[in-house]
Amino acid sequence: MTLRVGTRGSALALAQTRALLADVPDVELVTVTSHGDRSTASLASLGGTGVFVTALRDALLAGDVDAVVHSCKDLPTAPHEEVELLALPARADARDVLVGAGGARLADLPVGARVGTGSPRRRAQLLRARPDLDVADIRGNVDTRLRRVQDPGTPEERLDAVVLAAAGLDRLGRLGEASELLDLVAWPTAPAQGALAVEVRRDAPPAVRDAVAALDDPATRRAATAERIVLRLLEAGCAAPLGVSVTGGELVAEAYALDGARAVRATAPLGAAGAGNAPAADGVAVGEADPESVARDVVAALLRDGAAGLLS
Ligand SMILES: NCc1[nH]cc(CCC(=O)O)c1CC(=O)O
Repeated sequence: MTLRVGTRGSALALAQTRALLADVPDVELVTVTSHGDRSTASLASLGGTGVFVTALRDALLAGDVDAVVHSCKDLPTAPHEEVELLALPARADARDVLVGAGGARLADLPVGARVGTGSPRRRAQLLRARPDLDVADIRGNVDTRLRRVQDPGTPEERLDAVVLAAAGLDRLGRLGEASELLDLVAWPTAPAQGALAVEVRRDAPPAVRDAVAALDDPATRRAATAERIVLRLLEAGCAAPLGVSVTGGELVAEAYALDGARAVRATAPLGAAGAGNAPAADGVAVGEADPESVARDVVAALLRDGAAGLLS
């Protein structure tokens, strides 16, 4: 059997899907065009979650492909009636990075420096660290965003820095151009950032299920699941000013005012023994907290401290 795997056609999507499937013997890559790839509108104006996801799922449900690969952070948290998230492969670096002109780090940027990001979370985090910054709403592929710092066409296009996902830069072989890796404890990122998600039809045949299930990484599944449940319980979308990351065995979540003036933060241990242990019969090792109950604890603490007012 040849496994037909659908992927978006961007350089990043192709690079990460090729890397994922490098060791899978009989596989064919199928490029699927999505509305999100073609649009130059701001991501925030494209209608929330799922803009990159629908075209891939359509190809899956039409039977054009056997499986599809998404960036997990682009995937809506609500389950799909006909589609199953069967594999969360080993995660890449979940951090954000700053790419500053001349290698500048965040603290080195001149007062009032212009920094580009299309993400409300990154905007809020930038302004929280540096209220003086001029944050520009930008969009486009990694190449386009880096060019605005490194080789802008006109002075108006010039940015002093951009913030990007480390995983994306790394998959394109450009992580060396980052001037600062932003620590997840102080700068939690989008739920499931750096992870891929492989979906199949719920009625997929056993041969397809077996091939795709082999790509799953249990540790990534635990962490990404906890992060995504926080997002789901807060009923927030991918555009919410919310950072959620597992780092050092802890689930860290922080909700921000859009202007960075306020933030609410909560943490809970995920990897260590503690409250919320699940029985070993669930396939969760004794001493490891259940991702869902840890996510619930974190969300309860966030809401108690007023996070809902920041995310609405
Ligand atoms: N928002 C778009 C997006 N979706 C996935 C990635 C790449 C990295 C990843 O897998 O998290 C990016 C680019 C970015 O945020 O810089």
